[in-house]
Amino acid sequence: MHWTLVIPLKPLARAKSRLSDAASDGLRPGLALAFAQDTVAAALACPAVRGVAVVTDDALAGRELGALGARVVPEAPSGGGLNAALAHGASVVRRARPDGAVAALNADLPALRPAELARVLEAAAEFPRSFLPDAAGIGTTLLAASPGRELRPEFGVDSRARHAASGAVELLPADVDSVRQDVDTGADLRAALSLGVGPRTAALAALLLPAGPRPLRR
Ligand SMILES: Nc1nc2c(ncn2[C@@H]2O[C@H](COP(=O)(O)OP(=O)(O)OP(=O)(O)O)[C@@H](O)[C@H]2O)c(=O)[nH]1
Ligand SMILES: C=C(OP(=O)(O)O)C(=O)O
Repeated sequence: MHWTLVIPLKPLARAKSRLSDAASDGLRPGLALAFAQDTVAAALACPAVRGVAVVTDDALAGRELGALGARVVPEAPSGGGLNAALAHGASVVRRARPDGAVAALNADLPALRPAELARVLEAAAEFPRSFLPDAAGIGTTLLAASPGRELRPEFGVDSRARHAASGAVELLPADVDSVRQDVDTGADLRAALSLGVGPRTAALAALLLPAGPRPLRR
């Protein structure tokens, strides 16, 4: 099964506020963009991924992620926040391909590895709706809807429990740490660096963290 991913990204100037313990106001927009670039590049390199749609109104992010090969979808005129943006992105994707499989993926997965994403999507293909919990075990990094199923995103605080309560099946395939490691705090960034991040995040992290850069993702 081939998937179209929907990746939400709020305006960079407001992104990653919880990273203030590790990065100043001036650096966070660039880091948020680097996370999104490494996430999108890895997603597009996954053989199970047919395409990536990024839902954003941020002009710079739209240009940069479009240059990587993502389709850029503006926010719905009515706004409505993260879940509205995901539902809107999924409906735009389904308009082009009504019978396609769709999955929402966080934009803050700088360690994402294509082969690990492929394992998650292979597991997701077995169920109508399914999700992958984040590394902290509280949130969600991926929510998948097989052909003919609505995405029904419920991201946000405690989204693992809310996605489970909505009837989505929790996926826990082995060896998919890079798909679960979202980065909200400085501790998350260090965990991602130890998994090995993509090149844009590695370059910026080298400026930020006194311990210096870890090896790039292989
Ligand atoms: N398109 C779109 N994406 C959003 C919106 N709100 C949040 N996101 C994205 O959804 C993901 C999770 O969002 P949050 O946890 O709220 O924000 P964050 O920037 O990751 O981190 P914090 O500022 O620390 O909360 C990130 O990729 C955000 O950029 C929205 O209204 N529209
Ligand atoms: C929105 C979510 O992610 P974050 O950890 O970025 O808040 C979530 O887990 O549902």
